[in-house]
Amino acid sequence: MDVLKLKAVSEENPSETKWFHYLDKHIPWIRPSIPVFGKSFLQPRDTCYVATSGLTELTYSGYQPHAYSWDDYPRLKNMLDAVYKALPGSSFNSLLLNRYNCGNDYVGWHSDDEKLYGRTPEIASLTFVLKKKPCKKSRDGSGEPASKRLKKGSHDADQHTFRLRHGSLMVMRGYTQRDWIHSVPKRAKAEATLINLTFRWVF
Ligand SMILES: O=C(O)CCC(=O)C(=O)O
Ligand SMILES: [Fe+2]
Repeated sequence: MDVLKLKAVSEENPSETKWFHYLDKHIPWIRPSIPVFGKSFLQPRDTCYVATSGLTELTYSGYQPHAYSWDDYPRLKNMLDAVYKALPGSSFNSLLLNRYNCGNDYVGWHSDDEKLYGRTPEIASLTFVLKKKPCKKSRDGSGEPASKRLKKGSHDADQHTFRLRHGSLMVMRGYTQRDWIHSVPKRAKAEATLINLTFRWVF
């Protein structure tokens, strides 16, 4: 597994809290319906997609998000610059944003192995976590069963857990998407909102 974890995009960066509020307030978050076996389910998190114009369109889980322009949200370019500073030599032309409200939101086990990302995608994941408002208590904070937490194509429950802290940057590289699956589980008793930005290169 080729995963790099950096503590923060920049140490003690006061802009991170401002960035959280900017993202929370100004990004046009939507919670799309995802078709599963002919039925439609509400995606268990808010999402938004930003991409350079002219790229291959992204489709995941049968859903094609509208691609907003970087120019619509100039502060996203500041965040991208902070990522470039932490990862010299990287290039990203698209950004998938996810917002997990309270403890019930999650992303299930998957890998980002869509063809448009190429064979060995580099994905930089920047996280902001802040207490926003009290949340309703979750009845089911259990997440998914351990049986699903498996390395792809293996019966070996080899699992690594990374805590996504406010301002932390995690990078998945090499064959991580081919060989591993990842998720953001439900967070029992979570009172914080988690906003995650994944910067990606689309070929
Ligand atoms: O929000 C995250 O940290 C990860 C989201 C994710 O894995 C995805 O959107 O592919
Ligand atoms: Fe992912």
